[in-house]
Amino acid sequence: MASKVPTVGICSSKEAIYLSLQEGYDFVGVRLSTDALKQRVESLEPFENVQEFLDSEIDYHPEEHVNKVVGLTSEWIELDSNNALIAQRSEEILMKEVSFASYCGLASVVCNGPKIADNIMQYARSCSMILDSSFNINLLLQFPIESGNEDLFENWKMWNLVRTACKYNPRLQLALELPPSCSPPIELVNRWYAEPIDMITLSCMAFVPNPTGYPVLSRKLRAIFSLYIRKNPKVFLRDSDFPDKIGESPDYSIYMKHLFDTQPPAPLVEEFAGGYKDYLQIPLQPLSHNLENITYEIFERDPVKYAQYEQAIFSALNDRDEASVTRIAVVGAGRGPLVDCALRAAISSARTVDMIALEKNPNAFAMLLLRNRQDWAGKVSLVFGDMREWNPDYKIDILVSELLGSMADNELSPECLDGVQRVLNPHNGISIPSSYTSYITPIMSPKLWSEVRNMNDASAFARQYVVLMNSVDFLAPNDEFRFQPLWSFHHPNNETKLFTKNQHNRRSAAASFQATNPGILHGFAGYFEAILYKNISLSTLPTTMEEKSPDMFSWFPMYIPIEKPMYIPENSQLQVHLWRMTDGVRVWFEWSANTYLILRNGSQIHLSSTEIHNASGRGFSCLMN
Ligand SMILES: C[S@@+](CC[C@H](N)C(=O)[O-])C[C@H]1O[C@@H](n2cnc3c(N)ncnc32)[C@H](O)[C@@H]1O
Repeated sequence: MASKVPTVGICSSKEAIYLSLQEGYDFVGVRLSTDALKQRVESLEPFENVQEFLDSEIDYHPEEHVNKVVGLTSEWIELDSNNALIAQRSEEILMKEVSFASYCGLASVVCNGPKIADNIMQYARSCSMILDSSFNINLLLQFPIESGNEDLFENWKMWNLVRTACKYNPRLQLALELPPSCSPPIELVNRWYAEPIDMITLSCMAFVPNPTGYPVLSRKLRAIFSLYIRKNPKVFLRDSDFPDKIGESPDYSIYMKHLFDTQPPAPLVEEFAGGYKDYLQIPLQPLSHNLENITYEIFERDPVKYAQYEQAIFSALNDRDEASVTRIAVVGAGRGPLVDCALRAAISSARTVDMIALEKNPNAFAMLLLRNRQDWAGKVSLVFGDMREWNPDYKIDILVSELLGSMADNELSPECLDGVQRVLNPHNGISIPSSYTSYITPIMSPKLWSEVRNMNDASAFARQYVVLMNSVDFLAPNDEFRFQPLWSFHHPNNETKLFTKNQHNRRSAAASFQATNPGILHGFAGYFEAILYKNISLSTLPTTMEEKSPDMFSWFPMYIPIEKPMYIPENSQLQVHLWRMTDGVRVWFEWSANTYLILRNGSQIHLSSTEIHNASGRGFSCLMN
């Protein structure tokens, strides 16, 4: 992987800005006001206002490096003080400092986090007011990763209250502080990962000399960094006036950049699609829409999916009589990659095949015509049209298709394959895939939820979204059944008579999850597993993808949002209901969630419920034609 370019900054006086940048830091944190301001504020009478800053109170003025400066607001500010006058003065000073920083053209300011949990709403109200009174500037609240008391999640809970009170304002971000001796459990590290971490702050005291005297971070801090680096935060080194114990002029910036550069490679999917992290896409509808060339081209970049299909076709051919001629039809052939797989499998299994490719997209069909002439020596029989209306005067032995969506059946593979299965040889005809199952898990993701909310579209919470998830935390990480199956489809569908109006393809499922830690439910992540043939599978499920189809990136997970985020206390149960509905013309999904508190004696108290999302498919549905 091309390593990310790290952004490392250091705390600096205004006089040393140039020098710090010369030394290789990408940005500097500079105090906005001097101690003289504190002294004057302390000497004011209760009824007096602070008024404008005096010359001696201002520590920074706009200069040429303004785009590399982060403003540090006064450390003595206590928005959540028990003393009403101190809290009021703090708010007044913070407002003025943010306003001044904004005037200077700074992109962000860092502000102390809250200290007193009981006064958190007072703190939150001040933040809300400051955000309302400014336009462009980001307010970075500094929170230590751990609270240092029994409730490990206390700091996160405070942050969550502030963020919620400020209506998930995108300009409210985190400066996550990693104290030198911190040792947070992985659940807490993952929890913060889902939050908008713009900056990681670290004291220079956190560095220790290695055997050759260079400043390095402890193993624990390095491990936390390795995870957070994937969020591309700024790294800010505070307290730079205390580094003496580790050498003459320790170069933290070189070390931090070395740390970034020596990270293990990111998963293959990020190499191909890193730019799509947390980017919501509305699922394709390949049945009712015709896909573009570029979409096919992107599908075809995933070598793993096609290798699995080729292996499955190879195994299926191997299981057939050597002397027989096998009729293979790729239905929904697109630009032909599965035809290539089948032809290669025929050669490697030394079987004779009669190859057919069917496609209903006239534009992709034009490509099949070209490929048949150029690559397949005219040996593939091409059929144009909808597979459900195909009436060949012969039977097919192996029906190959790839009509799967992020939750398997959501692009209407069952409806298409039901309609074409009558062309299968009734004795030993098979479908590749032979079955698929969708899975679900509850997630917290302020980022994904805000993206949906910010669409400002009445149907936004009625849709599901395909997304390469990054800023996400699983809410049931300790639950043995944290990914639960919803439903499956099998092909050919021998069990049921195919009912009118597609009713045999309705499904419903309920799943319960145990959440041991507190959190916020923002919705669900959906995945799938498909069995192509015997033990050859595709999986997007985090627990099995490594074993079944490692590095496959054709499908991103599905985000199923809920409109109103729900608070989940520790030791609660989350329940989701999902329905796959159809009226014979459309297919759509509906969903709802409930939460319960589990008491020590095992009884449950109902906490809250959502409405039914996408009721009657009024917000979003897939057309069957
Ligand atoms: C997800 S793409 C897969 C294309 C190709 N097989 C691949 O793996 O790259 C699904 C293809 O099926 C086609 N398709 C969907 N429904 C169909 C139907 N009912 N009849 C024929 N083709 C269909 C679409 O036009 C699209 O080309």
